[in-house]
Amino acid sequence: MTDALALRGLVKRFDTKVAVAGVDLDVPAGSFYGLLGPNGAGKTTTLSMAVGLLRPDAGAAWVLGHDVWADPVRAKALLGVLPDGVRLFDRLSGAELLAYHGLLRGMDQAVVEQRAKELLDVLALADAGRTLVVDYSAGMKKKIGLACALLHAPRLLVLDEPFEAVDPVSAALIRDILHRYVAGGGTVIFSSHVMEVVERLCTHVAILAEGAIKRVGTLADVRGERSLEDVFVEVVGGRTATGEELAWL
Ligand SMILES: Nc1ncnc2c1ncn2[C@@H]1O[C@H](COP(=O)(O)OP(=O)(O)OP(=O)(O)O)[C@@H](O)[C@H]1O
Repeated sequence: MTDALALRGLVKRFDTKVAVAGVDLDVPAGSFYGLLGPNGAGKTTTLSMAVGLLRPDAGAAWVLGHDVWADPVRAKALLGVLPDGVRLFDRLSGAELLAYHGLLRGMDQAVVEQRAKELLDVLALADAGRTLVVDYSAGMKKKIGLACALLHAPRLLVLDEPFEAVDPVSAALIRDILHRYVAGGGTVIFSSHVMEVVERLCTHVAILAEGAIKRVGTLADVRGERSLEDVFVEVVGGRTATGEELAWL
């Protein structure tokens, strides 16, 4: 079966800094995939290249068999993306932003209106009414970004830190939505540095550090008999503080 996402030899340099140093990854269709890594590991850079937002220096990415850079229209029709930092047209209300996304996707207006209403209700954003997205809280911005990613019912969701800045109630809502999406045949890959979320949700996990994949496989394979946190700390390198520092504090 064609993988939902396949990455081969992705490389990205920023001046002399190698942010991503040759990443290969296969995300099976129907999987819930966690991309773990410490700050600066290259998660955002990898996902941005995977979805056609950042051109790689080398390598390629396929969404359900469609080359993201050679056939972007086909690939992007199958893809929903929550990018890093969620750069939105934020002088719009949530409903207007969704309507705009629907138009960009060439969707039927009545379908967009009906889905937008459901998404705003389910994500507890309906109460925000006419509030402009620029005035949303950080967590609300994440949720409206997720709604935009879901609107066209993509086959693959690529989410950069979907749980960051989100309160526990909203996080539970998002988990439920993503669970239902995967149960219905969708595939999710998301980045995170929160082990608990990944352990709870994911069927598969990849640990990225210094721009390279250090561990990859099913959650059970990567974790073995240990906690994911233990594996992560071992792979990424443990704490370096001796306890002598900050004595003045
Ligand atoms: N536009 C850019 N210009 C220069 N350096 C960059 C740029 N984007 C990323 N980098 C560098 O590339 C490396 C990887 O960054 P990236 O944002 O992909 O990491 P990350 O794993 O998503 O980190 P975090 O968890 O902190 O969001 C970092 O060292 C970062 O400073």
